[in-house]
Amino acid sequence: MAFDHRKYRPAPRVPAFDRTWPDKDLDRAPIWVSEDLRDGNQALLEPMSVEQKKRFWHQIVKVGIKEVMVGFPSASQPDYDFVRWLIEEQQIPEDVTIAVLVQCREHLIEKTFESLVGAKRAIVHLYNSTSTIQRERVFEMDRDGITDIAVQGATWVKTYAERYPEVEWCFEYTPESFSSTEIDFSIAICEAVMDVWQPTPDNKCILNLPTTVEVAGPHHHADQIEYFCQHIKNRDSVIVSVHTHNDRGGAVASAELALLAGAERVEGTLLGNGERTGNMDIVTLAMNLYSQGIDPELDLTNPDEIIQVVQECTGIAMHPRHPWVGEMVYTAFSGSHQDAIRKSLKHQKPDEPWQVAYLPIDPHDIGRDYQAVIRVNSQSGKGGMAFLLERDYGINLPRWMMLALAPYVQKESEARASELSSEMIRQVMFEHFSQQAPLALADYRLSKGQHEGIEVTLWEGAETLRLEGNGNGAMSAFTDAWRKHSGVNVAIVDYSEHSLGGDSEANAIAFVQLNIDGQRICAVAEDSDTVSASLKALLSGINIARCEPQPARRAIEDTTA
Ligand SMILES: CC(=O)SCCNC(=O)CCNC(=O)[C@H](O)C(C)(C)COP(=O)(O)OP(=O)(O)OC[C@H]1O[C@@H](n2cnc3c(N)ncnc32)[C@H](O)[C@@H]1OP(=O)(O)O
Ligand SMILES: CC(C)C(=O)C(=O)O
Repeated sequence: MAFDHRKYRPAPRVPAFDRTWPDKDLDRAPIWVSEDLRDGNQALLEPMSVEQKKRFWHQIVKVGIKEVMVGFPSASQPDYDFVRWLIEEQQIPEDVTIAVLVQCREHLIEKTFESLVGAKRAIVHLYNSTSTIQRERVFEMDRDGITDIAVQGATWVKTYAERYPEVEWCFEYTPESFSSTEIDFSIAICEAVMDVWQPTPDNKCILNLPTTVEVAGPHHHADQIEYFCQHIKNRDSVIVSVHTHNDRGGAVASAELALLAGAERVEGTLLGNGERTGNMDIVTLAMNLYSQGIDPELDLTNPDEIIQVVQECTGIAMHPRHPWVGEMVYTAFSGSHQDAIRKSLKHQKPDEPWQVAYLPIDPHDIGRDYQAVIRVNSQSGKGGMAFLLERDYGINLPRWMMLALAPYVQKESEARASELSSEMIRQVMFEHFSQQAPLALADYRLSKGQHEGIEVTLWEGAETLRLEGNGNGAMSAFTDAWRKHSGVNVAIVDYSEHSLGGDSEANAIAFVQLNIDGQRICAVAEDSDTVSASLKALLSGINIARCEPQPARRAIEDTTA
């Protein structure tokens, strides 16, 4: 069989040690580093043009990322030109530091430094591969040979940096493929590089520990990072950085646990573009922190702008369920979720901590609104449709009306095999619960006495009916008038009416639940005032009761057929 797990071996584990990360909690944002213009760019079918890089750069700066890997200037002309544009056109804000990547090869290092002439500050990021596979199969060298490459590269970096003393240099070293490297060798090779660079607490170097390929779980990465932090010499002269990839879908989790384990700096990309399954998504990790009450120190108030720039520059569309910012992540279709959201939102007060079921953050925080929160399809229940009617039309359905309407909404959605808008839901309600024929209200007059009296004029086809009745309100007076006229007793089981807006011009809506000859009937009507709406709702109920078969029942049979 081709599908054979025996082909694979687990990744190297760290030796037993006293790990502390499982007992820790995050309480601050890391140093964020954008890799969009390098790792993200090198993973594209068509790498970005200089113009696209410029656009992306502005977005990265706008979000507030303070360290930005801008490219591999010794590898390609557009990358070189872009770095020159940043420096010559003075595009780098005072508090932002650019970084560039280079291999341990002299001609590439020389060109890299040339590209940075005139910069105020820059990070030169040097790397070579260290894992067993890379050593044995790619470089065909032992540990010493691989260490020599790193030491030689570090020496060239130091030497070339000395030629440009006007630039404030920071050095970064990556034992590339760290995730698949034996931990003692990772530490040894990093210490060999430190011996060359001689970092101090005031002039630290960055040691970047990537899951170049994510080969194990995030807990394993956390162990690697904490073991490294506990054993690397001169820890206070080093900034420990991580750079996680998403091969197992755990890039964000790995970075998050690595922060617990002692890392201080995280390299990633906005929305996670990068080699293979991508780099760690900075937006997701930042929002993870935010939702735990930690300031991510990034401006994520307008993710739609980030999404637009990323899509335009990379040509890669975002999944609608992308964590935190996907188009559908604040939308609930399923009935019980909608019900819980609607109820929680009703309880939520503006000045208290956010406590809304199924919504881990307030969508308003990132420029989303509740428009999209609840959508109705065949998986939805009464809560969702009630939410939409209230939100879009100001209609407050009484609970019994919700129960009566919900099956029709569901049938309609099943019949259409699609989502229903609030307009459609309103239509379904009026279609099944409002019937203004054959009896229609022409006019009425109320008079006050010991009891309320009503004189009402109705049309029944071409015929005009004039009725009179008394009761303790307009509705009971009307049912009295109807009983006197038809001999049919209409009992009002429940009713509810309200205005549909704040001003005096607003229409009113009325719901009635009637018992007519033992039949329970719900009806609705809208009119210019509450009395007319209530009388029309009553007439609707009487019309529905007189219909054979009732339209509501007929509609169910139709859609089922
Ligand atoms: C995990 C990562 O993302 S690492 C970054 C990877 N990014 C990129 O590679 C994008 C930009 N790179 C490039 O455009 C090219 O690789 C260049 C221009 C830098 C170099 O191109 P080339 O000189 O043709 O070499 P190529 O990339 O094929 O590298 C292979 C050679 O470099 C050596 N090499 C590879 N990486 C390194 C390194 N980090 N340090 C020293 N030598 C290295 C290899 O051993 C090989 O040597 P050989 O020719 O003696 O067999
Ligand atoms: C060069 C390093 C940081 C890298 O991109 C990786 O290991 O994935």
